[in-house]
Amino acid sequence: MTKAITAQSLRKVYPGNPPVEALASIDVEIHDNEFFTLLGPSGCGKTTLLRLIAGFEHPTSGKLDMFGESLLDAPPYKRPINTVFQNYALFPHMTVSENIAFGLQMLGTPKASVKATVGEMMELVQMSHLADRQTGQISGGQQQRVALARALAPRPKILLLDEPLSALDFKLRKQMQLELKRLQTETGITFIFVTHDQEEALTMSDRIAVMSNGAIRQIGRPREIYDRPADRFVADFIGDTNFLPAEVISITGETARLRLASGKEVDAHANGGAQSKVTLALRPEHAELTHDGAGLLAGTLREVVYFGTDTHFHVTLDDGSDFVLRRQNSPTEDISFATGDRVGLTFPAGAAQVLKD
Ligand SMILES: Nc1ncnc2c1ncn2[C@@H]1O[C@H](COP(=O)(O)OP(=O)(O)OP(=O)(O)O)[C@@H](O)[C@H]1O
Repeated sequence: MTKAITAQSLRKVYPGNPPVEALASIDVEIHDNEFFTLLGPSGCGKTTLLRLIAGFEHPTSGKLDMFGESLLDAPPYKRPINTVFQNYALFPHMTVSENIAFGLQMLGTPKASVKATVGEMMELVQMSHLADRQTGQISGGQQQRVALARALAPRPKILLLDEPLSALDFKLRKQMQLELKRLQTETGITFIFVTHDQEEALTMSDRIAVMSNGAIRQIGRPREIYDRPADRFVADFIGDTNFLPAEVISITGETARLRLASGKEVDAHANGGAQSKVTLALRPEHAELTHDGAGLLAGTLREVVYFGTDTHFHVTLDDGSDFVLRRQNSPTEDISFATGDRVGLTFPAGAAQVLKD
């Protein structure tokens, strides 16, 4: 697989008193033609990594290559990389087509070629009908499309997108998520997308890098990140998770035999663990509720919350800890549990995952 971007021991310290270590030591490979997402909470270093790739900032140390060649001596304008910013940065008094043409004209592209590409780009983002409208007079979603078209027009090898959907309302954001994925597939350009929204990352990405405190905690496909979170931070940041203390009895290959707080035994994904006391991560939708405390763990049903699509059951386990279980609703099946009931929990072998820390 061709590597679009390779970062090795990439570090960035912003000078100041005290200095800020925005990136500690990043190692990552981003493949050509990949929708790659940097996901993490505010301040974890996502934008800094993007700015290093774009060339707006210089690393303190480390290596940064694009298609096998060092990027470090190339000024931003010489990198075949474009950026779509959160605020779009369009020229409000120029029309849609003028905005899209702007970058191409700056590059000295011949007039006929500019016209053809602008037409093609407007079609790609479905904005042809508003070609002559000033961008100050179109909606936020439409501005987003123009910003994308403008960034894609010079056919960059890599497109950087810094929280480009955050200004849009919920419905439009959902729609644009699908559009972005379509645009990436249709153009074949490598997209590096920054977000702190885990759902956005899970729906659009080929792979995700989960970041915290200037470090990458895990890189994987959305399903791997969700089903097999490497550590507590990832399990907590992505989706909802129950954390259960457990004791390791034995490990065979990828499977750990564990004893739960109740004394009952269960198999879980070992995640390379070797300690004797571990924490298990279990998703709320992977557990089942039983009556009368039967199953692996027992407790009392504290709250039942109906959400339309599913119902959340809040259980206080016998060791005093909280557990949340989610069950999809069905029009033909009633909820046969009530607050105060003595309940139990079961989950299949392999549903839970041992966490690294
Ligand atoms: N120019 C700068 N000078 C000093 N510190 C900076 C500068 N830019 C960012 N930082 C700091 O570096 C760290 C990483 O910032 P960065 O903007 O990369 O995070 P982020 O994950 O993109 O956050 P957000 O989601 O809030 O945009 C933060 O602690 C931030 O305060």
